[in-house]
Amino acid sequence: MNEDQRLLFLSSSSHFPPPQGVKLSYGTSGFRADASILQSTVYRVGILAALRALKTQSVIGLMITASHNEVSDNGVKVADPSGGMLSQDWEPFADTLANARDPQHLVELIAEFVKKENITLDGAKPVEILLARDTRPSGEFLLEAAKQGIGSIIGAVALDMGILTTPQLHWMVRARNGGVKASETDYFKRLSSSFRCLVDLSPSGTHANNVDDKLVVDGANGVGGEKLEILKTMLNGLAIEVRNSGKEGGVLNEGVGADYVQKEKVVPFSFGSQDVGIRCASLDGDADRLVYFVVPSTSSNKIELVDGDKILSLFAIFIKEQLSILNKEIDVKAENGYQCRLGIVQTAYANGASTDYLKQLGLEVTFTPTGVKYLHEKAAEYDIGIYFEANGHGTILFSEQFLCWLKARTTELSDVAKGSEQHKAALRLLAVSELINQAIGDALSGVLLVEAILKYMGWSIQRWNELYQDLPSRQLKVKVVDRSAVVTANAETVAVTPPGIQEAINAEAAEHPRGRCFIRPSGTEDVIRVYAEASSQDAADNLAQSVAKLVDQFLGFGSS
Ligand SMILES: CC(=O)N[C@H]1[C@@H](OP(=O)(O)O)O[C@H](CO)[C@@H](O)[C@@H]1O
Ligand SMILES: [Mg+2]
Repeated sequence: MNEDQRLLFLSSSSHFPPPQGVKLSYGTSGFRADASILQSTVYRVGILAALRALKTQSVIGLMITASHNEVSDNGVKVADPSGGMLSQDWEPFADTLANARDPQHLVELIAEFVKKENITLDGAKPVEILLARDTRPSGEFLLEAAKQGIGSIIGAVALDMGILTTPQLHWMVRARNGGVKASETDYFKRLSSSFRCLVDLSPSGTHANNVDDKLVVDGANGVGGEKLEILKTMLNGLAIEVRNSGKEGGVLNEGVGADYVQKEKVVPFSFGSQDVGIRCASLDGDADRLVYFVVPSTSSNKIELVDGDKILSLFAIFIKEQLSILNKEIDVKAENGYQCRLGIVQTAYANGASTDYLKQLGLEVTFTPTGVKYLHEKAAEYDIGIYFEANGHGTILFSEQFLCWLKARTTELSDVAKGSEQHKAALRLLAVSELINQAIGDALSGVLLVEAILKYMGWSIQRWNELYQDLPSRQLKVKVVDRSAVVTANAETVAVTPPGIQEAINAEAAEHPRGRCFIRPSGTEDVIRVYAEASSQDAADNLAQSVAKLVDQFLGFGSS
């Protein structure tokens, strides 16, 4: 590191002293905390993003958001060149950097790291970092801190993309690195044109007309509602009404949004008896999660939730059907055939009924620990990998090799069998690969794909919801002295430590019909999460309560 660079670091970082007595860690969603203590962290993540851009010689993203958390929180995360999450082997450095106690120490850490990673800090090859934030008021000053961090590295250029959803920023990073046009307008154009293409390829028979064109969306009073207002003007044949767009004075994520709807299973604010039977959807605060729901009756505020597992199932059925039309009468091993590996990835939170259903369809289902980075990585092993968390975060990944074959096959079919069912199936799969955000789960592209598939199937939301019946479940969280005392294995289904706890959980689960229960330390909050499932709601509630008690006995404040 040359002297100019060293001096620049020292002077710039002296404006961003770290908060006292707080240890931050780069969890499943980057750093998250009360916004008032995050300035120094965001400044340092600016440095991290710039170093990552120099290392990879690619465009990198930096997003300021705390998703579904309360409005006073904020957070920061980095998008890698592929548009995915920051490579896991850089996370320990992110932690060290965030917790460096003073400017001197910070410079030493950086000097050591750039040496180890062979990063040249001479500014010879300039790199770009795309910045964005959600609608949180604290985003403005935190974005400034990120710019200062980036500006402290010679040759790193910050490009402020303004207020965006998290998936929009990830999409832009991926597009820029793939040499594709990547403005917000390009994003909207891509989504609306591939949606139109899918709708045009729907069967025109009468059943398609049975589907109600109206969809009501809860925007969580965040950025997603705002963006959907723009997107909806570009769509034909779908009438979207956005509520809780943030313009009506409601508070971000307060009594609204996908996280609230999925966990509480009640209507979000501004929804109620006027919506009985209508197709409704809910986005989270940064629009990377999506769930659907129906208000079944005027007499209560309870909803019927159509969660991430059901969105996954809908996508899986559709893709499977298109693949089988495409491969009809051809030998997949023949020259123009392709043995497409379709894989489904879930976590332990997936409702057991969804896993049974998917397996019955003959699909390959695998499990990973919670956190998009794990699901995404696993799904990328397939030609078409579909992943979803029950909470509504998920997407579909297509391998380059498969897409290459699909494009060639589509051209071939348009020459010899234009307009045939096979040709249409190929075009539909191509349109899905364009519509779905392959960088990360995206509520806006997700909503359009759900809508296009429902139209294709001629299904109402009720028909879709009947694919299988969810097993009743309950989630609880327990505060403990040290959550790292719980270590899990087998995609978090087994607690290896503290010794004896898993046996006790098994004994409880065995006492409940269809009982299944697991515990794990949260990656985003200082708690142990308990998930229980059983054949009745009472049994699921009971099981969760008993296991929460066990957690408290083994690890709670009374146990030490
Ligand atoms: C049970 C649950 O919903 N967990 C969420 C939550 O993680 P925890 O590690 O459980 O705190 O936030 C993550 C980031 O948004 C998300 O990926 C995950 O699914
Ligand atoms: Mg989110």
